[in-house]
Amino acid sequence: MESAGEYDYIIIGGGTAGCVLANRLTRRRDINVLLIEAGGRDDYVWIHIPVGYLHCIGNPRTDWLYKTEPDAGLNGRSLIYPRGKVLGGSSSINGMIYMRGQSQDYDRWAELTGDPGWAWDKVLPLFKKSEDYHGGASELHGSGGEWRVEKQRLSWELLDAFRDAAEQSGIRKIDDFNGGDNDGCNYFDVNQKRGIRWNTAKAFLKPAAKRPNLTIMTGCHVERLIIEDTGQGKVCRGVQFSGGGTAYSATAVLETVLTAGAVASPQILQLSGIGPAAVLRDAGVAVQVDAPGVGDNLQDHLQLRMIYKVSNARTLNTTAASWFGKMKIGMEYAMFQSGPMSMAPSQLGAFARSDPGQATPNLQYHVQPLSLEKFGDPLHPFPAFTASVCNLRPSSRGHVRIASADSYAAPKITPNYLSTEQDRKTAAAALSLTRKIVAAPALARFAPQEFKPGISFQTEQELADAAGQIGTTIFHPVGTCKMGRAGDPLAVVDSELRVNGVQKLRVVDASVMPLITSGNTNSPTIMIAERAAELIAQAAKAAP
Ligand SMILES: Cc1cc2nc3c(=O)[nH]c(=O)nc-3n(C[C@H](O)[C@H](O)[C@H](O)COP(=O)(O)OP(=O)(O)OC[C@H]3O[C@@H](n4cnc5c(N)ncnc54)[C@H](O)[C@@H]3O)c2cc1C
Repeated sequence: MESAGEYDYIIIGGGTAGCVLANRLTRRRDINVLLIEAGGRDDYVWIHIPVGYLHCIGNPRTDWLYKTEPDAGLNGRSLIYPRGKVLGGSSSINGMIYMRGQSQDYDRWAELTGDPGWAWDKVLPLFKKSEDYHGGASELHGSGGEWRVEKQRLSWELLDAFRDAAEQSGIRKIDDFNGGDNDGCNYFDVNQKRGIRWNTAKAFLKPAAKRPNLTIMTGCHVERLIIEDTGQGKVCRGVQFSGGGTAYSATAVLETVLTAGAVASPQILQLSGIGPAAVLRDAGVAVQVDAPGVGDNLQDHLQLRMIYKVSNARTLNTTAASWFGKMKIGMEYAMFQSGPMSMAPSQLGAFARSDPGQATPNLQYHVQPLSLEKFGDPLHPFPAFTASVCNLRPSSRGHVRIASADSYAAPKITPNYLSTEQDRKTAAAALSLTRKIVAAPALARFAPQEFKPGISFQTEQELADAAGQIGTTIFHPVGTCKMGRAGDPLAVVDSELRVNGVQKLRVVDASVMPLITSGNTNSPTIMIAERAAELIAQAAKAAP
């Protein structure tokens, strides 16, 4: 095995969190950092053109191509489960929606971890720190940071009408989803710069890449951590990985930080002998630390994609169907970086309640002026829109588990969607609320006809079954290395993101969220990396 050298810090995974952390840690010139990424550089053209999202999902150049286990809640269906495999990670293939969630999400994290540092008033400055908001700096927004937030560059008459229909159904129009209270309807803000995708590789890694104290190795797959039993506990000494046919090891003097995401971070811990003992033994991995929470607590937002055929409306289905339409779209993007190619797949958003008893909205809508059977399929040949609705705070829990000691074998991903009665009820209520909005007068001129799931589903039971038929991931897995208080047997990391039972090892990515946020998960992950960078710097200062 070849040595890749000795570093102060090793970061595993150059995704959303990894790029932020690499930037922040290398600001100190007296420490050196190795960042290891399994995918390549983000030099594929479809990463940068927003609509290219549709070419990046399911493409081995940019996606890990995971699949879920057949899921009983989805009538035995298995889903594609995209995760970015490229610098920028999932921020290179995601929907670009800038969303922080609700203030209560973070106050709850503070309660669950016993650490007030995770409360909304403490994390708000971290969101602002990296932000470059289109509206400039204010009490709620930051300006001049690396993370560019723009307004979208096109609107659709049909989506404007949906917004009016939502208002007629009791969902107010609001200007900003990101002040801690996202209750209402608006066009989403997006992470783009002048109509081009702004991923974390461009925002955070590129400015740091020239620093002499940062080494970036792409095309290198981390196989396992090097764990030493010192007699005074287990200590992580670094990593083993392979790239270009060579097997390497690298040593971390201060800390190793896992930023491989909610699927791969628990996978790498388990491959290294840190996980539920029975799972490790079944996979043929020697147990270093019996940590039952590793891979557990998987939470995700299940989107129910309701499709409506419409008349008298412009939708992407029809605009993009002809060669002339395609040419026009291409010209508009080439000349002005606007039009449908600059489009985040979901443009209009709304947050609402499945029942009035909810203290804050527990449903999120992503409304799209297009429809398709499933991701990877072509657009439908008829004009239609999709009103996708998801339960923001599901009670169903799944897990990620290795099935063998082979670090190149995908782990088994079992989301267990709709496995609680509460989630089935919420799903049924979400479909009913969508029907109410679509029946509001503002949409009448487009004569919407429900195509999916179809009006034959009427009772609560039928609607819950329909949710199982049309439900699919909205790509927000979190929680599989959750943080928690000392004494919580399922907490994988403490509130400072240090792995319980192993020194010099942290997890810093979407997997540490104890509860999923009430919104999209990318910018919350950036915030987690900002806080981690501060915690790591403090630990280094305090070290003897
Ligand atoms: C299709 C899609 C659409 C989405 N849309 C949105 C959206 O619009 N807005 C939003 O807020 N969120 C969205 N999300 C979710 C958001 O992008 C993720 O929550 C966020 O990127 C998670 O960041 P992370 O750092 O935890 O993981 P990732 O960004 O996935 O990074 C993990 C990195 O680790 C690398 N890695 C994994 N295993 C290894 C290994 N063994 N060795 C070396 N490297 C490894 C990966 O290649 C990857 O680069 C979407 C996600 C997807 C996939």
